[in-house]
Formats: sequence, C-alpha cells, structure tokens
Amino acid sequence: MSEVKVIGIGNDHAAVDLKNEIKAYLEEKGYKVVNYGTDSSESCDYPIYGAKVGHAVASGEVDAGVLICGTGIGISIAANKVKGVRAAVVSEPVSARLTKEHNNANIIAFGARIVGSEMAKAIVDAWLDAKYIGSGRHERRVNMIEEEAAKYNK
Ligand SMILES: O=C[C@H](O)[C@H](O)[C@H](O)COP(=O)(O)O
Repeated sequence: MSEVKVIGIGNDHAAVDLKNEIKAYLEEKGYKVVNYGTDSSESCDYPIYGAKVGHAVASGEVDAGVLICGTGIGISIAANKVKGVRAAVVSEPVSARLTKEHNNANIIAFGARIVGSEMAKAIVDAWLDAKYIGSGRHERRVNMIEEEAAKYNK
C-alpha cells in the first residue's frame, strides 16, 4: 500500500454502483474510504461532490480522492476549483500512473459511463502505486500550477 491511508470518494447519480464497487475494492486493500458521494440514483449535481472531495483533500481530512461521474470530467473540473487540488480525469492506467509521477495528482477521476469496473480498479491501483517524482522539471511545473492558483484563491 502507498503512503495514502484515507481516501475520500465522491460521485453523482451516474456512478453509484461503480462508487460502491471501488469503495469495497479499496477497503479490501486496507484503505479507509470516506464516502462523500450520493448513494441515490436520483438526478443530482456533480459540482457538489467534486467540491466536497476537493475540500476534504485540500484540508487534509483525507489523504487523496477518487471522483466518479458519467464521464469524470464535470466532477474533476469542479474539484480543480479548490486551491491545492490537482484532479486528473483518466480512462486507463498509464495516464493514472503518469499523473501521479509528473503532476502529483491528489484526486483521480474517471467516468462510470466510460470505463468498466475492471478498468476502474486498474486505474486506482496504478495511481495509488505510483510515486510523485517530485524534483527537477516536474516539481517546477507543479509549483507553477500552484502559484497560478494562488493568484485567484486568497
Ligand atoms: O461531466 C458530467 C458528468 O458526466 C455527469 O455525470 C453527467 O453530465 C450527468 O448527465 P445526466 O444528468 O444526463 O445523467
């Protein structure tokens, strides 16, 4: 298991089943998972859940986040409005690994209408097993992202 111990998970109505499957999968692997998402298939608004998980990650309430909506896009855009959040939407494990290694993504997002549950598990595994390279060009670029965000999030 990586240094991440507590994971916040969030989702909208499009992703309740996949959220439950990924939550159980992560718990089996020994992570504590905090559910910030909806448990209802009734239509709801993904920005609520993107923001909830974004704030939980940014405040340190959880170590990392997983976000799932229909595509993973809307909910990751919402999370990325929170200062300190680097949420990456991916649909396969190579990008999941690289977004931790290069971008230090602290939230991974994917779409329940895009990836199946086995691909979703491979994505979270690749992301959680990867390590941020954290020096040289990658650190410089991540710092640039945070400096830009700091101009608008006082
Ligand atoms: O990016 C947004 C997400 O994919 C949402 O899950 C999606 O827009 C929800 O669509 P609908 O309200 O038609 O179920």
